[in-house]
Amino acid sequence: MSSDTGLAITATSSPKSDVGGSENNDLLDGLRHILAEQSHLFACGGDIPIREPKGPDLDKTSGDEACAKLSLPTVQGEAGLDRLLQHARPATFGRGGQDVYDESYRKALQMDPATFCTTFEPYSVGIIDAVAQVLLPSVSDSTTHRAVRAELYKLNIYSGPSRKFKPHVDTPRSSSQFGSLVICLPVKHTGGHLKVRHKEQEVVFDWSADQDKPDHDRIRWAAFYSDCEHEVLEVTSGHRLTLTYNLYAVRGAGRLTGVSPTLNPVHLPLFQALKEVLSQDPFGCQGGTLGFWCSHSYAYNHTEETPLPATLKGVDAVLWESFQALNLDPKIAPVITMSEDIREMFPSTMPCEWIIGHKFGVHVDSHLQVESLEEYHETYQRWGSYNRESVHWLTTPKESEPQLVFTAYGNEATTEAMYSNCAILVKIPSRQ
Ligand SMILES: O=C(O)CCC(=O)C(=O)O
Ligand SMILES: [Fe+2]
Repeated sequence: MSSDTGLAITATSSPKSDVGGSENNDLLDGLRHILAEQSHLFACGGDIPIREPKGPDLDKTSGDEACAKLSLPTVQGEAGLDRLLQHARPATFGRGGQDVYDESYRKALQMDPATFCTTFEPYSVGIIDAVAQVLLPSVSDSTTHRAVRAELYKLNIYSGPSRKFKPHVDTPRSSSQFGSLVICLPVKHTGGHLKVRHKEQEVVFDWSADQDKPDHDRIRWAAFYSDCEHEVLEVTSGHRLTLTYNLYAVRGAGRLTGVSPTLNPVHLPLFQALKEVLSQDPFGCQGGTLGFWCSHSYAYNHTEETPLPATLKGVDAVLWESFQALNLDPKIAPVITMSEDIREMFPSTMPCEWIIGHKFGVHVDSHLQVESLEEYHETYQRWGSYNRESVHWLTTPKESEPQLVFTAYGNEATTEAMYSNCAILVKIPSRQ
């Protein structure tokens, strides 16, 4: 099966003419099996038209000669390509933990990214988004907020009449690498089909140009899981130029608070404001706890997700980053507010308004039978701790979530729930 446009996912059930009746369950069962196994989800690809006035450039940047530029698709004939070929080196591949050169296995030239640069990059044309959508592996606690990082690995040149790369799998460069991306540059060639296989399925990316397909002014691409066997068939004429990228699964937007590799909180306007206020010692040498009720809603009691603080967003994220940059130690926790009438009844056992949870997650106390208000005390203590110091709240609570579920006995038993709000708390040390 061959596919060089759109997203290519093969199906192998042999076609039958009548697929409408319920008796054709073999066909549907085949499809059900495919979907259950997900054995057909291993590759995708597509193409991008080259917009005017031209395609990407390749510049040779190293060596003692002046920089040489090759504009694609080639308008200057073969001269630019020949110059590129002169500076490429024979391509090796990994075998038994070593880089080896073996023309019977891989016959190609290659260049390292340090020796050339290109105006092509796969993000702005949407390739990385498409790959993330189709191939990014999901794990149970983070089906969202993951992103793909593509790292340019090599420029490969397979020239006719016999360059090729026999079946192999790509060596993962790290545990987060999940895939490989191949970009076929718009240089005319025949042959050189890329075949990718997985669990007896095969998809073929045919990027050759011939009389039936004269339009070759497109950039073609394929991405696949790195552990899929793949090969490049012999190029029979012309030059097949590909850029290869390693694809990594990384933390994406929405899961970066506290761990962003590039954000510098010092440049956040709120950081400056906090620093200014704290430098003026708002608690008069005493120290104290600052509290901030989160302004966005988070599914913080969801058992599968353990997202906070990484998924804090907006002002919540900015505050977290700023406290950390000020070398303070912010905590995030569910907080239950105890009503005044309960506190008034039991001032010694339940002294304060705020109970701060030890961890996220709904606490179901089916054994506890709360027959008197005092027994709340035990429930609270099991779940969190009283905040005996006063908290200087900077905001008012917004979204609350069920937190403690228990059985209460009055005239008849009822199931009740207490609600918590999510808060960021930070202790400001005393200056004494
Ligand atoms: O150029 C291609 O199509 C793929 C090359 C390849 O498989 C590799 O460099 O590992
Ligand atoms: Fe490969």
